[in-house]
Amino acid sequence: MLSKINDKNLLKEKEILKNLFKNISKNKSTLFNAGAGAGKTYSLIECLKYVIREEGRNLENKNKKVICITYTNVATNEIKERLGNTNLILVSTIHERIWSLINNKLYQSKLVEIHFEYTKEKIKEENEKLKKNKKYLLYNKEEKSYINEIISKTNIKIQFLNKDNFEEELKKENISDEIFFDMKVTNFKEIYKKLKKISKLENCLKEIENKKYKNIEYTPLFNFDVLHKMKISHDTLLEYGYRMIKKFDLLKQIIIDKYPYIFIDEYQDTDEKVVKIMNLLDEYSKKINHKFYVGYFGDYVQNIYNSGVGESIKELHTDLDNVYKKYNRRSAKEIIEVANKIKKNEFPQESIYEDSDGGTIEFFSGKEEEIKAFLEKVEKEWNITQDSPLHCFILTNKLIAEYSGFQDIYDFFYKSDYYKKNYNQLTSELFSNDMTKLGSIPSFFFRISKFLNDLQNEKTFVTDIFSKVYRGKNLKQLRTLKKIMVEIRNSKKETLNDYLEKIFELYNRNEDLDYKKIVKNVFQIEDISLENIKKYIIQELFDDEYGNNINEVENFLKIEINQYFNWYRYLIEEKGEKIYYHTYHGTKGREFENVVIIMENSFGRNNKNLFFDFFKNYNKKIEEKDLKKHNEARNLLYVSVTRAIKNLKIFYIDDISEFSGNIKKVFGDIKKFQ
Ligand SMILES: Nc1ncnc2c1ncn2[C@@H]1O[C@H](COP(=O)(O)OP(=O)(O)OP(=O)(O)O)[C@@H](O)[C@H]1O
Repeated sequence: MLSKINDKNLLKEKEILKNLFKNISKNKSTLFNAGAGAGKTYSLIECLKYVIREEGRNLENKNKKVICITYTNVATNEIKERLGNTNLILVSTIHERIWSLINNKLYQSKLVEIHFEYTKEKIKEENEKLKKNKKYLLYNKEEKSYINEIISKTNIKIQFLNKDNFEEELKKENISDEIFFDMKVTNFKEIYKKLKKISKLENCLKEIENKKYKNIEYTPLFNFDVLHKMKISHDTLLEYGYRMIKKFDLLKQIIIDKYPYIFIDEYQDTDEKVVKIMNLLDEYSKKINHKFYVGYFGDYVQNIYNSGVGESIKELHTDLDNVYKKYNRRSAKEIIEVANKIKKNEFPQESIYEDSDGGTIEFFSGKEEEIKAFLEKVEKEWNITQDSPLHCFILTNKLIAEYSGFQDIYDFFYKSDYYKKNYNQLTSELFSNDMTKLGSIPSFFFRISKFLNDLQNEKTFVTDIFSKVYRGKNLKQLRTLKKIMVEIRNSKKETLNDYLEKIFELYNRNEDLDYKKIVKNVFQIEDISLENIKKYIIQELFDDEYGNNINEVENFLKIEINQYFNWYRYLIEEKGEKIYYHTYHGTKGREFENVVIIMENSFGRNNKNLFFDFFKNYNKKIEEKDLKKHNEARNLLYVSVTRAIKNLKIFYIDDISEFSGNIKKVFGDIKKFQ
């Protein structure tokens, strides 16, 4: 199966590649759209090789580079592996690249100008919000200005405020006025937070004017800006990048001159600001008659993140040449047929192979409590081994955590205020195999779990923990360090909390600088102590009072250590398992021989009936207002089904009676699991 390519198809495939090459040589920016498994990543690498072949020497002589933007680690690694060592191609994520484009000596002061404008806009926005705040409206004009003034001068730690210590804490700050005592503590906190924010932002503007603040810092590990401290995170970085490039023609010129070729993989999930930036560069290059090329590679049906441009790319970057490929190089015919039915004949795919049949696809209807038994049966039927593992896709994070053995860790994050509000972020921030996408507290615990996991393992222990401090050290120093590490390892604690106590006990007892350096590197917080870790968690994950949430945080730290190890192994996808569990989103860009997809009506609490509605309306014309949700279900379904090379089973764990006719149309017979 999948070994004999049809000659005619091969010729046509070569033709498509030639078209892509032709556009590169003519500097004609291109949109290469093709279905799953068509070989887009493969073609992108061929295009990069083409540039190296045809233009490499020339570019090198003039110290120019090619930019290649990828979305996942999988693609980055594949590109680096297949291209080998070359300094000519800069492979990175879009954020890294945009930052390097705008963060140079020449433009730091301009970046601060942009920050100044943006911060002013934020202050205006915050003031507007405050004007509409019901609690704030309770006060008259004089009272408001008084509140404003007092609050901007105080520095109360509001997370520790509650109704019992309210008056006392205010008095400590020299606030002895009735207005404040009359306020409910929760109202006070809300207004305080908002006013404090505005006051900090205003202060930041002053410091910029006084030339005290001169630099913007990009903090990729955090998901939020700290504008008043001149720190920006992902989204704002793209916004600043767009504003800078729009405003300064010289910057456009420098970029197109230094980087005449830009390739973007998985364009569909790229932020629209990025496409707008590329469009600005492309238009400008035409205006000044300068050679420049952007190539977008992707598939709008695989747009699975709301932040991605998807189909609207054509409106954002108008003058693109479209190249399309209909062949599939990945999957058996049976899988391709189902995938075509899911995307419904919008450019249906066909296999490039003559011997493409021999795959299996089956649909089962069952119940959640039967998942385990179902997987056991599939394991036997497909002769699953560590070398030929089963990949099981699951929609709910809860089930993934349960099957992978870290349910209590998941539960804690799920119930935290931050993830209650930002539920959609939980999937990438707690489950992502790409560590750069982890949230701030998850990545904090990832580092601790990695440290303890490495410590258990002789091999990684030496390479990962020791190698950083090995160089230039004498044996005596190393022996002391090793003794401390072995003491932690041999203490064999049951919970993370116990390990933390041990680590800190040694930290405070020992003068060993290397050990301190390692611990600081793992924890990366000021004043390392158990108490400060708790405060850090509360500050990042909970809105309210310290006292209210301390129990949850303490219980979280007391979860048995094995759950932390299980979570860590899940994230790094440690080899040697027979079954791997993935979120649907996490499978993007990948391919597996054996796939089971556990499917159900809803996707988390924000996407009720996502698949129920999709299948129920599968054959109907979708109304404009429902199109976004319908396409979201379609795209997610399409991405997951098309990961399978040969064997695929769907296990649907909700009642399908209302749409079983449509299921049959897509997947064929419905089998009952028993
Ligand atoms: N010209 C080619 N010669 C040999 N193998 C190829 C070629 N093109 C693609 N392949 C192989 O086909 C498979 C699918 O290719 P690739 O992963 O590039 O597809 P894709 O279009 O990026 O898929 P997706 O959109 O699903 O991520 C891979 O195993 C790849 O190595």
